[in-house]
Amino acid sequence: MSPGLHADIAARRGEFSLELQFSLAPGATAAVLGPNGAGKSTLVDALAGLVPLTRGEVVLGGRALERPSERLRLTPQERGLGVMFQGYCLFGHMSARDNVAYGLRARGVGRQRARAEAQVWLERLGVAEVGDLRPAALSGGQAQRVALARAMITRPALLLLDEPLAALDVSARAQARRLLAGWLAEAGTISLIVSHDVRDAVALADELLVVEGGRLTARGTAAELRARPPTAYVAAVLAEDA
Ligand SMILES: Nc1ncnc2c1ncn2[C@@H]1O[C@H](COP(=O)(O)OP(=O)(O)OP(=O)(O)O)[C@@H](O)[C@H]1O
Repeated sequence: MSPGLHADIAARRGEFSLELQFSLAPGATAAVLGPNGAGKSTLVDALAGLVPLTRGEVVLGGRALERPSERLRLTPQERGLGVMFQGYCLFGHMSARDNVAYGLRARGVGRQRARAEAQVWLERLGVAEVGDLRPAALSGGQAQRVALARAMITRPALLLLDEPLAALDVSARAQARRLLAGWLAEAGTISLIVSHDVRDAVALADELLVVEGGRLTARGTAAELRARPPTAYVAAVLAEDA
């Protein structure tokens, strides 16, 4: 088994079925691109352990996270992934610093050490001054950085980012895109970034995974897919970025 991520996923959500397979090498950054309702968030939820697999397996760094044939299913906490959900899902009753410290606290790190480490991450992401604020008092850009710090602080083997830039306005977005690309390169972890914005996907990821109707319809670099688009959606969406 390769040391990266191996995902063979079959999952259902109501009438919707997701069925796809892919592997990512250590350090790879891939973007999941697809139209509304294609199953991108369901894929993130399945990897994170929030939607059960009906068949298949998820193996990360040689460790099986889920394998229904063996009734193996680690809880979201046991998987130890870094997840940034759509809309960030920060804890409203905690300060930004305690939100970031949460992953360390959940792993048994003492309060003072976890808070000090969280402050280092807030500084690293350029929002040192917001540590005492509650999420409701943060701007969109600040909340994005706090959510990212929260996902990255445990140095997870897999980082799942669901629409990490969607809540930002146009002017903040271009800068945040550049910064995020730099942070992901520095982190060196496997990153899977969900986006329906092709510019974000191309800027942040080495490779695109295209999901349509719950199936993987294309995989490759933007240049490869543009040269030979396998579906009408791929042709149309990559034309936007040309
Ligand atoms: N809780 C749920 N119960 C039943 N069906 C659901 C549920 N959540 C999502 N779905 C359905 O699953 C399908 C995939 O949804 P999903 O949110 O994964 O798509 P997406 O690609 O992330 O879309 P978007 O770009 O709009 O966020 C959709 O048809 C949706 O209606």
